[in-house]
Amino acid sequence: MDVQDETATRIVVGGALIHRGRLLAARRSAPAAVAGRWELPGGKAEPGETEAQALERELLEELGVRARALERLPGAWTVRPGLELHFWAAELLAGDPRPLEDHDELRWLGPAELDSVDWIDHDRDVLPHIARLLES
Ligand SMILES: Nc1nc2c([nH]c(=O)n2[C@H]2C[C@H](O)[C@@H](COP(=O)(O)OP(=O)(O)OP(=O)(O)O)O2)c(=O)[nH]1
Repeated sequence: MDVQDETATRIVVGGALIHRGRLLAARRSAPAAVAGRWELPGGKAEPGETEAQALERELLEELGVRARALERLPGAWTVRPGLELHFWAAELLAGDPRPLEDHDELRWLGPAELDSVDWIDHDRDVLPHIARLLES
């Protein structure tokens, strides 16, 4: 690996998985800094993966579902230096999400319930875009 690779910013992709007009929210079980707070499931893109591929892989690993990444949502957030968070809308293709890794509870939220869980701060910023997707 060359120096440029070692210093490159990694991307974390969070998926706004929407099904039948509701958004899937996931409560993190670790690490301690975010445990108990709610997020959009996903994870870090591996070298060579597109963001869409990374999200689809993470949703299969974490939730046991097949999903398709649809479009990137506006914005980018620095989780920590060298780690940047992007959000994508995604649709459920097959399976019933289960909290297999990293989460201890899942909840489908309707448009009027988006504010009902304790989101990680970055995730709260993207809720207005998700609200528009749920309305359309
Ligand atoms: N997956 C995800 N991570 C988020 C969100 N919001 C947010 O601040 N984060 C932070 C929490 C973590 O510090 C980091 C993502 O790490 P992760 O643990 O999900 O990534 P990963 O599954 O690939 O983890 P790893 O095992 O490779 O460490 O981004 C979000 O909506 N989804």
